Amino acid sequence: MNHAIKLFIHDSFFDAFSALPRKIQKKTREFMKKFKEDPKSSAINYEKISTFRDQSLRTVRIDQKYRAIIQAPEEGNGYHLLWVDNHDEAMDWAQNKVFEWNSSTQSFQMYDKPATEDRKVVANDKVQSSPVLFKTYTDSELTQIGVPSDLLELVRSIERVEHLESYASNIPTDVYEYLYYLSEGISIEDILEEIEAGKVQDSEELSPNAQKSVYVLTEDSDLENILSGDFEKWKLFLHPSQRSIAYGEFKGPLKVTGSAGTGKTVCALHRAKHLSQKLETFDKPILFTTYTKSLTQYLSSVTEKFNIPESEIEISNIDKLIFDISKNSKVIESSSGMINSSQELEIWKEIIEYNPSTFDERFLQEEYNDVILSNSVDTLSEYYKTSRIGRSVRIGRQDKTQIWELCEEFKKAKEANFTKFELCNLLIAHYRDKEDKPFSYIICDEIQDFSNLELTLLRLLVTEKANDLFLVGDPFQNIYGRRINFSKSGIHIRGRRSRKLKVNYRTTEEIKKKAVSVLFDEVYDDFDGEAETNAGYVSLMHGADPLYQTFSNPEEEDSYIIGEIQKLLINDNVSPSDICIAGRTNKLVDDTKTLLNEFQQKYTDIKASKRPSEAVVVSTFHNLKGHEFKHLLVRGFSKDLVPFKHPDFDTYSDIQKRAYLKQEKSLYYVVFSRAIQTLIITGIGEKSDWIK
Ligand SMILES: Nc1ncnc2c1ncn2[C@@H]1O[C@H](COP(=O)(O)OP(=O)(O)OP(=O)(O)O)[C@@H](O)[C@H]1O
Repeated sequence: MNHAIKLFIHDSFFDAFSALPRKIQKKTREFMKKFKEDPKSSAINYEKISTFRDQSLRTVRIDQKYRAIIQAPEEGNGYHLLWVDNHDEAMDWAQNKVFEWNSSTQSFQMYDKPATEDRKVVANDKVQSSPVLFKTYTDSELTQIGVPSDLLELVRSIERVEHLESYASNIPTDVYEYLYYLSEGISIEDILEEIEAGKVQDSEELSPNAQKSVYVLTEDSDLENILSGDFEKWKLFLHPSQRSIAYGEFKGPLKVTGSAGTGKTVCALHRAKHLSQKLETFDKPILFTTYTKSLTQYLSSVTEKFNIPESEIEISNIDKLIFDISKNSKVIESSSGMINSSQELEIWKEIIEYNPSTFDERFLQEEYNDVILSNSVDTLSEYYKTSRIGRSVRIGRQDKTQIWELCEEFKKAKEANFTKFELCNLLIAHYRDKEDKPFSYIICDEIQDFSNLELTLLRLLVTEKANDLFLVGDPFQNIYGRRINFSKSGIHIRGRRSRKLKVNYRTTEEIKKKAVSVLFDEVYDDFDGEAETNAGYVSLMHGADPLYQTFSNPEEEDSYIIGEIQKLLINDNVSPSDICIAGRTNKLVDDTKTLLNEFQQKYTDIKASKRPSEAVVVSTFHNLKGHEFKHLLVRGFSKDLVPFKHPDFDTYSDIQKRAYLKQEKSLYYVVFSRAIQTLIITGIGEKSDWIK
């Protein structure tokens, strides 16, 4: 291969490639092999098309019907593989495309150049109803954020965000992103700082800003693997903000927050790969821990394919981790067990049957966990002095004495078994002064679901050093009402060690807006006592508006749901496993299963270990967390069911009610943000005010 030549594959090419029929994919792979060996070979017939707006673009033949679009230089050495499609579609795609290098942002830009008439319409429109969105910025500032000179007039004419959105394909994606940030009130200085951080000094190197959409094909690139069936774009392309987080060096713990779908887990996986490359032969493994089991299952399935050796990483959800290390470190006997939350509740129930109390089992469980164990209280006199901030029911000294006695009963009743929080306390005591820690680095996803006690423990499981803790989460997805605080857990995040991801890679902007709209008036904590903001949270993909429809009776809703599923399956040729139907309660999920049975549509529960491709997935809202589906149907969204009220809701104090409703909002936000392309919301009766 000629070393002077550089071959670039763009993310647009991968999108086009994955939509091709298998037979054509095979032919494209064969073409790519030839291309990789020698792009100048006479066997590759570059055709210049006189009607293309960008005269640097060429078509090349994949077979009689299919063409790839390549930018092949007349001079110079960079070949860019941009698109592949049926002849006519490929020609249409390339017709108005502009593909160029932007030296202000050091990135490749691709956009459909708008027709002059379109721009005139907007410009005239502007005269009638100014002010415009970006009027305070000078041409020089707009140029610095990458606006190509021939788009300055268009950008200046944009009045509203909706206007900007309608030009999504006419503006390079990086510029669109920066303009969106400006429209959300993010300062131009902050944006320029971000752009600078993604640039490089050495012109031979590809900047992180460019790597967002470009992969450089080298002699070592494993084309077969890259273009194989299970190829996922996140393995090659990272947003510069993701790259700097995943591959950066940090003096201590790093906190990464980001709203739904911003690639937090993707960053954590790249981080794991990066850290695994730092490990020396006898180093302890990296721990990758999460709250839910389903996420660990996903991580285990991808880490090896992502070249992270199994021996270098331990992937475990926090419950399993706590139990395993309790046994391994001999903090408990190997015969002891760990009881889960529902088992705890059962024991509390039995205790108050024999020891009548003014407190119910749920209150006692929470008091024991959230006050006594979370503050590592060992004696009644300590308990008298312990602050109960955040607990909604006020209690006196006598109550505390009674609760303490009931806790003693609880400890006896659970015999040789332990609750998770009890084990946390034992492990914290064990590892506090121990120099020998079980892990080299810790990566933790879904941090919003962890308790302070679990965080305190994680801090003690790794030596304090550079890159020790990588903590990732979304404060808005706090569906269990946790009030975590890093500082109180001994985790100190300083200055630039708190990062935020803003670009949603999962859903369309339309779905993202619906998801965010549910959170409306709430304030969320950033894990360290400050308010978290989702300003600038943007999706660069666009699609159909989510549908919200209610019906006068269950039969009508059922037939609508079945109709929509059939449309997806038959008209749109969607694979059943890309469809999920979700409900807030188990009852609604069971009703859905009955409905699907009636229509002889195969289904599988989201918790099943395998999801056959011919089965539609059904799920409760809570179990949807961490998953994503191309098409999501959500049931039960009527005024009387949303917000969903727990059976004890009316007995809650005002504080408890507020906290509960905030959790419900987070839950609906999590649910809606699982949809990739289609979101259909249904209900029976009047529509809920919560869905705007
Ligand atoms: N750089 C990227 N390029 C392409 N796809 C990406 C990129 N980053 C993330 N994605 C895709 O976006 C989707 C969301 O990513 P991920 O699950 O990591 O987000 P998250 O922030 O952890 O989401 P959530 O908190 O909502 O569960 C996934 O399908 C992932 O493959």
